[in-house]
Amino acid sequence: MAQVLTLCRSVLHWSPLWVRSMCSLEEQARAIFAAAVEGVQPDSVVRRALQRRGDELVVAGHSFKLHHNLHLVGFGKAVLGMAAEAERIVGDHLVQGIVSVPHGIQETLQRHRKLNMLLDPSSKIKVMEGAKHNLPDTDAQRSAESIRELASSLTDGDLLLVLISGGGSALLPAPVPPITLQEKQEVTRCLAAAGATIQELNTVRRALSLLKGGGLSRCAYPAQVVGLILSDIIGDPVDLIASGPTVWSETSLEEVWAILYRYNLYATLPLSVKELLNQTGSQQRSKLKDQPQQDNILNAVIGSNAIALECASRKAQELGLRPVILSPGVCGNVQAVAQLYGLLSRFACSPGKEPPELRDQILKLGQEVGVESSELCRTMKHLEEGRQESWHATCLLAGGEPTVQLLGKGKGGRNQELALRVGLELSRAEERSTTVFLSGGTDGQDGPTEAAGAVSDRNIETEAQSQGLDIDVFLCNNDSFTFFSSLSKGQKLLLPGLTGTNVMDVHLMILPPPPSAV
Ligand SMILES: Nc1ncnc2c1ncn2[C@@H]1O[C@H](COP(=O)(O)OP(=O)(O)OP(=O)(O)O)[C@@H](O)[C@H]1O
Ligand SMILES: O=C(O)[C@H](O)CO
Repeated sequence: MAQVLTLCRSVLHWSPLWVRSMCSLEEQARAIFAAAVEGVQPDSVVRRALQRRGDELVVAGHSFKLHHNLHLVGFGKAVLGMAAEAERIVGDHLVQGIVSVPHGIQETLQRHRKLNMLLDPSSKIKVMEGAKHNLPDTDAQRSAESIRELASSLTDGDLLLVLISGGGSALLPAPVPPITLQEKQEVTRCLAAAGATIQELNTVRRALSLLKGGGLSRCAYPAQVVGLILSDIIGDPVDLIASGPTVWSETSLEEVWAILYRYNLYATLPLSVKELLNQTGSQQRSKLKDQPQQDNILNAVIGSNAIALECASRKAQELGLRPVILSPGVCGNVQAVAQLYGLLSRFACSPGKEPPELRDQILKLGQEVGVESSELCRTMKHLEEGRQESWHATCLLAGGEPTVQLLGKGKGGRNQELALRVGLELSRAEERSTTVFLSGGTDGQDGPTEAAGAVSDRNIETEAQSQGLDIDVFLCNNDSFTFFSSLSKGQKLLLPGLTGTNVMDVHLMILPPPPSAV
């Protein structure tokens, strides 16, 4: 496949349409997804963010003097690779480091031969694994305690590099005493089960933790803190990613109570939690008297869904497609998201003028799935221009994290379910478009399955029927992985393996021109 793509790349600059078609739209879609993931690999984002100028470290335009004063901590699913790269860049000034990473990750990375994401045997960074199944456990609590001790031992003149990525909340549990780990875990479990968003969940976590919500930088004060953040939340809110341990945030207790009441959790709250949250404002504030000055903290988002989409866009252009980025903030119900993509394909493929109600339908659905009207208007303008000019295929790019309402007992993930639903939209549309859709999780794992996502087009329904597969039955049972594994021997699955990064999901739709424009 790599060879095919290299060939495609070299001929695309001058090629007529028939040469372009040698590289199938599906192959192009897969290559563009791979480029999106490649652009946010932990080592490449750290390499882009940390510049060395002799004994100076430059981050986001700020310069820091290095004199064997550098300490490093990290927590999250992608920080092992981030730490390995950071040590390659500033290891000569590194005094010590601790990273809290998911249980079994070193073994998994070894197995996937991701050796650049592993630390050197002579590394000064201690790796602590914990949080089995993404749940805070006693191992993760021990890691959090070690990280807290390291940060608290720092003095003026020290520099603490904090590597942060998704999964960091579970890997840095430090409940405010007398709240126990089990009590805090129960509160978050109930919130998640009741359907709380990650924003709500982390707002509550911050209020119950010693290290979240800026607690870690408070411990490190007066040392300089530099947080490098790989974002896994829509909009890149630094105070919420991994619950913001380096971001000073004064969570209002009213806000926390409002969330707990919203999900009817008051009655089941442990007494210790109720007591902490009932403290008066002045008691809360006295805990914070050592809060560091903002000048001592620099936080930089070094990897995000938007960056992955930019990289995908460059790849699409290289392949001779016309890239259009819709939005990095797609959320909401996967059914509505699929309908939106179906309508956008219809819009792009209508020969001549589109039906008048189509634009309104698109704008209405956009509101439901976190896409702003301005983003949709801009996208439709591009698609419209494409329809008028004689254009090559457009690659529509978007990202985010839609949700699936789990009603069945099947095996699947939101990306595979989205791909299946979009395929169905395309199959059942009046226009006979050759649109190809791909949805994939940038971490390489979609729900509890071995796949990252899947690819689909309008042929999916007839292919399924001819192979005795009833799509509606699979969808009702949330069984998208079983469906794609059975369809054409699993050829439509996206199987990159564990990628070592995570900036949510990437959606891409390759829209060939309508027949009249070719
Ligand atoms: N059978 C299924 N069909 C569709 N979606 C499913 C199914 N089972 C689980 N999911 C969805 O998969 C998601 C969890 O998967 P995953 O572990 O990839 O989550 P994530 O949000 O990407 O986690 P992280 O951000 O920590 O990597 C949940 O949103 C859940 O609703
Ligand atoms: O760790 C967490 O809190 C989630 O991954 C969101 O950042």
